[in-house]
Amino acid sequence: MALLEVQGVSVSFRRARGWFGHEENLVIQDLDLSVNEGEIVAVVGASGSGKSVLAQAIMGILPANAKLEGRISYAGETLTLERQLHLRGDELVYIPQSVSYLDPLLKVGRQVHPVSQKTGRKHGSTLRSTMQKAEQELTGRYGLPHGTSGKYPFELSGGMARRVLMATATSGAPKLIIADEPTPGIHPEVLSETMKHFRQLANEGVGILWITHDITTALTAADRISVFYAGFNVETAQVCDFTGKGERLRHPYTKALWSALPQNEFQPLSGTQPVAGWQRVEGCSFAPRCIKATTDCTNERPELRKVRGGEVRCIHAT
Ligand SMILES: Nc1ncnc2c1ncn2[C@@H]1O[C@H](COP(=O)(O)OP(=O)(O)OP(=O)(O)O)[C@@H](O)[C@H]1O
Ligand code: NI
Repeated sequence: MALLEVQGVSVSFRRARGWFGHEENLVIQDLDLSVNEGEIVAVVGASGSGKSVLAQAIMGILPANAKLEGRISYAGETLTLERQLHLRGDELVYIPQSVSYLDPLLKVGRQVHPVSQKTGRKHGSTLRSTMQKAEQELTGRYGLPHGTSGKYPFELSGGMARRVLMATATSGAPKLIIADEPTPGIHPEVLSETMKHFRQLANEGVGILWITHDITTALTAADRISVFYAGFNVETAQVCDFTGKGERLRHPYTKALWSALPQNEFQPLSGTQPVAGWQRVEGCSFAPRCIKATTDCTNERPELRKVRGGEVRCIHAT
């Protein structure tokens, strides 16, 4: 049984159109994904492919105009809104994409050890010892200057605020971490330290879903990679599949991402990803840019299939 299981999940946003009408914008479609205990699963994909919406769906923090279909389960039980609320901040933690999630009116040291949802108390005892622990964590593991715990968020740079968010998420005893772009703007040395820390947490049994633009870094720390394209996950591959000319990869988009990396052929992919949900795509959403596309690709939507120990949404994949 996987720690986190996302099955057939779709998310749409409703927005007003004209005087009385409204329209539904489907931004994630029929998504299947799992994270096991002790596993780091990276989610990669272009901007707007639905990565953050998935994170919000798992955390139970989608905006009110969003509609969620399908099933998300944690430790074998469906994640209802009530359960999400109960687990959030304890076993289930979130590193948001935006640093604006930090409370602007609270010194960062008080945010590093979050208040437990269950007991209403800080992990640990007095405020003073909490601040001391936070200071140690921030200056030690996250390489921030002394005195950071006593600062307010507006006194920090973007990269520093990100490190504080990371410390906030990993300071308790999380079992599942949903990290949405936790690393941009972070100094390379701190980055490699952060990755080591994630790996260490995973080795202790924590499951991590790690959303990122940076495939190269993801490949150094993740176990599996799930690739998003226009609201679909087109492939989930093992990290070891990313090798050579990408012959072990299953989907043409994943192969294109791999070839576009500077250390490979640096071969850019022409065209742009369709904006999720606006045009209703009948067949495969990648077909207009795909070198392998045939008429079958534009007629029917490919199902997610198991191929060579991974999963792929392409009728031509073998
Ligand atoms: N609150 C919202 N209301 C309406 N549409 C939204 C909302 N939040 C996200 N979307 C739409 O959902 C789609 C997916 O957005 P999402 O933020 O998940 O992308 P992403 O993959 O995280 O991109 P990035 O890499 O830039 O963070 C986009 O088309 C976006 O405009
Ligand atoms: Ni995002």
